[in-house]
Amino acid sequence: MATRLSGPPAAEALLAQTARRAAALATPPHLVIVRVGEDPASVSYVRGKAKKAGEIGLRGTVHALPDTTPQAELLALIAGLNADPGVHGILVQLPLPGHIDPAPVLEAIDPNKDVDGFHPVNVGRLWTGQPALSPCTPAGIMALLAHYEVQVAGKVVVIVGRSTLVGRPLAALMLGADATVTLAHSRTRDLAAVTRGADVLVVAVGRAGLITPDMVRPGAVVVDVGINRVLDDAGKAHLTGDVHPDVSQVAGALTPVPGGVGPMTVAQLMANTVQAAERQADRRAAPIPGVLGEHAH
Ligand SMILES: Nc1nc(=O)c2c([nH]1)NC[C@@H]1CN(c3ccc(C(=O)N[C@@H](CCC(=O)O)C(=O)O)cc3)C=[N+]21
Repeated sequence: MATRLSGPPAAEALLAQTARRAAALATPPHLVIVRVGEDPASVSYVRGKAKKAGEIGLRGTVHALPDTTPQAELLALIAGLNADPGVHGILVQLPLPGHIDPAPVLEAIDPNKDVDGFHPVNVGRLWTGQPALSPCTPAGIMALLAHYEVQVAGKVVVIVGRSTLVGRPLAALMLGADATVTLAHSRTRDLAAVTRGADVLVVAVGRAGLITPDMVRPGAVVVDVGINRVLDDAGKAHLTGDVHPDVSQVAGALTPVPGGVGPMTVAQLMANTVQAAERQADRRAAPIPGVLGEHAH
């Protein structure tokens, strides 16, 4: 049976360290979460994030807007949050309603307050190895592996799923940690042959049971990022990952769903908020005019 790489103990360790950093700042880091509409999963995630912020000594504020909010109104709210020195981190919960184009919204966020790491400036910094706010799920995966002392340097890491939220930024972080990285996806020829080459296999597709035991090298470390709501035989809804349960017979270590990557995502958001607040405090103490990282306005 595979070792269970449980999220909550690793998340607690990251949260404790983050709380200590927050306490060292003159003012509590302030995270503002913007939610548009009433998607039930988003309502629940946003509530969880704001609650966690309060628990570790951060300020968490939620702006809940109606799902009819015009894009221009959302952009105006973001402009105000960018200009407010009392706000250190801004997160616009995804997905947005269909009438709002996410790209200009994410580009409107001050990169220094972009705790999701989705702004193109942070994406570019990440891929060029400069200090950046990195997306929470990929950064949380790196923290989870570090917590359980899983080395990635020199290893073959196969990531299934090329999303801008998980697969691509995780590839950048893994490269930065000296892994040999393969990004596989729905068009990959003979996916099983590719995944069987992995020392560390990360799956972020959103399809329950996609990864079966025959696709995993015995002893491999498997990270399951999928969160799928499925009905069991009794008709009861529950969460399951992208990795078939039988993979635990083959893998050396495996992250559960729920209770694996999810809690790390939330903990990493808190760490990113503190990182943003620290950098903003430093810059106010010693501003470097004209350097990217100064306020753009
Ligand atoms: N701007 C933005 N940034 C995000 O980081 C973002 C987002 N939008 N939209 C949605 C996805 C999804 N996401 C999760 C966070 C925590 C859990 C989590 O804590 N999951 C628990 C279970 C949660 C449950 O029971 O539903 C677990 O896996 O154990 C899951 C998913 C962040 N996302």
